[in-house]
Amino acid sequence: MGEAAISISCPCDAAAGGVLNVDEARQRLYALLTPASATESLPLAEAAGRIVAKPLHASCPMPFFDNSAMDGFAVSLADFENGPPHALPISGAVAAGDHGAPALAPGACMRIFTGAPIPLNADAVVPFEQTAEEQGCAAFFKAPRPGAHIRRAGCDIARDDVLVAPGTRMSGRYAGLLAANGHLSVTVYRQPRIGVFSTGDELVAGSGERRAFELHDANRPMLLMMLQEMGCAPVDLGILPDDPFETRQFLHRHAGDFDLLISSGAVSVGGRDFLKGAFSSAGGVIDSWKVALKPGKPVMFGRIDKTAFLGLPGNPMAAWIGFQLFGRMAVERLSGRATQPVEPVRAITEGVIRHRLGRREYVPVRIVSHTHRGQPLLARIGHGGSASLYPLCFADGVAIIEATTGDAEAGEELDFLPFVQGVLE
Ligand SMILES: Nc1nc2c(c(=O)[nH]1)N[C@H]1C(S)=C(S)[C@@H](COP(=O)(O)OP(=O)(O)OC[C@H]3O[C@@H](n4cnc5c(N)ncnc54)[C@H](O)[C@@H]3O)O[C@H]1N2
Ligand code: MOO
Repeated sequence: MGEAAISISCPCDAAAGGVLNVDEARQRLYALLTPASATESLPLAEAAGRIVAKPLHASCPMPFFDNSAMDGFAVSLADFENGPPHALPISGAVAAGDHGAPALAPGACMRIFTGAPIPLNADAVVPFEQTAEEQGCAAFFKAPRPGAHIRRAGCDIARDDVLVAPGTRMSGRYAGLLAANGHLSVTVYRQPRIGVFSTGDELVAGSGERRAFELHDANRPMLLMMLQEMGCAPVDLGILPDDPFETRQFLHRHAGDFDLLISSGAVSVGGRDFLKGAFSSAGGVIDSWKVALKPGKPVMFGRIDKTAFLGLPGNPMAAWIGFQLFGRMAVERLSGRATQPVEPVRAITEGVIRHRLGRREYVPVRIVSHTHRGQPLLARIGHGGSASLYPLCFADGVAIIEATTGDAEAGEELDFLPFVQGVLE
């Protein structure tokens, strides 16, 4: 096909003359995505971060058997009826892992260790600290309660209780629970196949030498890492030159290999922003490409065959925001994970944050202190540009200024999305 056959204009231009707001754009992207369905069974050790597809039930009640919660003496309450003082000869010992079925003789006690099976006829355990030992006998300071320090079989989990539900993201605590119940593997959704590429003649790959007016590719390493952080194994598809034909061929070649392709750059309106044209001529159907968002207005998404496509803007801060709002949701849907809207907290801006009506803006901010009511007091970092990741890297989070409001005045309340590192999971 000749050059003239590739249209630079986009078939959705007329329809999508309107700009979508962020929520509408998210809904449309969501509808484009086919939720995860293929599954695989994985050993627990290989399932970190994967999404459970089938529930797993307890095959046995837990604990498996009555056992001691303390190091001490197993006793029978019948031997405490005539006292105090209470003293009983020590007739033996039982430890965790002992295989015989121990039995407590009448009028005696047995040394017992944490996790050991409760001997037949014993109905309480007295911790060593509440006893004194002398000449083969244990003296007890007081009579125990019935069942004291005994973990009863089945008291935590009944047979068939759900241990992990579909949609659960596998993490250490679930691996521990499943392993404790004897499960060696778990059925999870297959990981979505995700390819990431950058576009632009001005980009040099990471190890390449940079010539005048060239840039290092920031977006690809950033997006690949964000996907890895979500438990994905994305494929690095490199950098595409600003060439519509190559782009079309590339899309032809790769569309069938992936569930989701994520690109950055070439989605704006200039003559070199050829992605929309190349995408259409490769058989792609564009759904939307303009969102009332700052940074990140040009965000293109659509489908090419069965592959969903997310074209993020080239400016790195805009690509970062675009991934947070659209990429994350797409990956969650394709991996079987419930979409988890991140809830903002209310905070106060210390100074004025200038904002023009029309686009919802995400502003890197740091927390300078807290108000007397405990709300974070925020200061903007940077000048609001979308080309630099520098402010973001020294921010404590991003503040949100809605499309329908103007400047945020000093002392005004606004939504704030804090970065949360090392969250419990
Ligand atoms: N006439 C208009 N021009 C622009 C508009 C507009 O509405 N009308 N929108 C602006 C906005 S907003 C954005 S955001 C950018 C988005 O542009 P593209 O997605 O087409 O991206 P490029 O033009 O390819 O690149 C923009 C900028 O980012 C640099 N870049 C690109 N890729 C990378 C990368 N992987 N790593 C680091 N830096 C990258 C590129 O060199 C450019 O400087 O368009 C505005 N223009
Ligand atoms: O979406 Mo662009 O960021 O605002 O530069």
